[in-house]
Amino acid sequence: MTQADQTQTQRSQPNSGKMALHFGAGNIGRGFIGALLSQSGYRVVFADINEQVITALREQGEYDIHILDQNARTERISGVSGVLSNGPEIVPAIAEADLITTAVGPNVLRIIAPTLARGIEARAAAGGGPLNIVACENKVGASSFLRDEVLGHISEEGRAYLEQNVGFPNASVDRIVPPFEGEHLLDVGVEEFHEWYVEGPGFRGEIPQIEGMKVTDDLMAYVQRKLYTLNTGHAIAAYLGQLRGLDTVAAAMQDEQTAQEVRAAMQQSGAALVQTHGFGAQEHAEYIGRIEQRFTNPYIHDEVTRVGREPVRKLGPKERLIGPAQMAKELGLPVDALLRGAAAALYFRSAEDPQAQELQTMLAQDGLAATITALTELPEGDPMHAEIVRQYAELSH
Ligand SMILES: NC(=O)C1=CN([C@@H]2O[C@H](COP(=O)(O)OP(=O)(O)OC[C@H]3O[C@@H](n4cnc5c(N)ncnc54)[C@H](O)[C@@H]3O)[C@@H](O)[C@H]2O)C=CC1
Ligand SMILES: O=P(O)(O)OC[C@H]1O[C@](O)(CO)[C@@H](O)[C@@H]1O
Repeated sequence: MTQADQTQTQRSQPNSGKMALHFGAGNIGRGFIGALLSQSGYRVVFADINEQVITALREQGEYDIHILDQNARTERISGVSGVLSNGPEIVPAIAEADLITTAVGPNVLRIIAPTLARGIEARAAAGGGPLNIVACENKVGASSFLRDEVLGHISEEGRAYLEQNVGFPNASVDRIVPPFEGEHLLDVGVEEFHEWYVEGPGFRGEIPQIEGMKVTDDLMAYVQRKLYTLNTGHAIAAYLGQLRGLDTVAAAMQDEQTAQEVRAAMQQSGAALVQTHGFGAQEHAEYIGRIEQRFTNPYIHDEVTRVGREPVRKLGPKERLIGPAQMAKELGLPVDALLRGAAAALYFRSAEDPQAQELQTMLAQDGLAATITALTELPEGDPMHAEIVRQYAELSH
């Protein structure tokens, strides 16, 4: 047995014989969560609406992850298969699964909730054991949100079973995985860095042992640290970059003015995060520094249209632009660099993104002030609202 075989065998011990069902065989599904589950010994079944991807998963049973970093290499993920999330196999798969995870996008959680309700009812009828469902999305409290949605579609028996047996621990996921043009359809390209935190008290039954999954009692601190730093800086790089005619995040960060503005925003959210959650100031400065390096990774081609996608969602009150600004404002800290990001977001254009069209339609029909209020929930007259208006005008030159 080679050393690599031994490592694989050791890795496989904790979960061999178990099945993990992962909704969303996209970038994060194949490139991060599904991969860690497989490397930790689970048989991974992906559930997706994309028939081509599901057929390929069933036929090939494996795919390659290309690590796009200085230490470039390829990892093979094996023992995987797929089911259509709207097909007849999905309910039995939910009933049988030892663990369920999702990476479908925050707006799709609502769509998969009725299916999960049917599966949980089937599991209840079969007398199945405890189950955990972890939503791995860029959304604070995504698993709790999914739980509420499932409860809206479930029978009384199913509800009683769910309350007793089904955990929905919240999570924070961090790995940059843009679309990748590989030799094969299932190939995926990822950065080396990855971080996955899951809320310990949210689990039912035994907490699964998954390599690369960290369990914490204070998830909010890690969710906000990630969303209000990485995603804040990333979104602002995308929005300011696009305004300056730059196509990728790495190109945006090559522009000194943009890089400085992105850094200033992450420092403003950082000051608020340090005070709110007690992170060490030095540790947080290093965290920001690592993120800047990740944004400039020359091996990753990440389009500003992907990173800036769904601007209506990203301008929401608890999201990556307004969320940290509110947090900083409540602590009496400066917010202008964060609000510059919100102002830049209002200019976002993308032919493939319905929310980009929706945003421009709102601006044209309702005007700037009303659009800002509708998206951010900041009333006219709030100083932060006025600051976004001011910076929007400034960015037009
Ligand atoms: N790509 C990234 O770098 C990161 C993404 N995230 C989050 O992960 C989530 C997924 O993002 P990506 O993987 O980038 O998106 P993606 O678009 O690559 O993957 C989403 C997958 O969900 C599938 N899907 C859509 N509707 C479905 C349904 N009804 N049932 C089952 N599957 C369905 C799509 O066909 C697609 O394969 C999002 O919440 C995103 O914010 C978080 C961290 C990093
Ligand atoms: O996936 P969302 O929420 O649309 O935002 C894109 C962001 O998510 C990531 O894909 C990963 O956290 C980042 O690359 C980017 O900041």
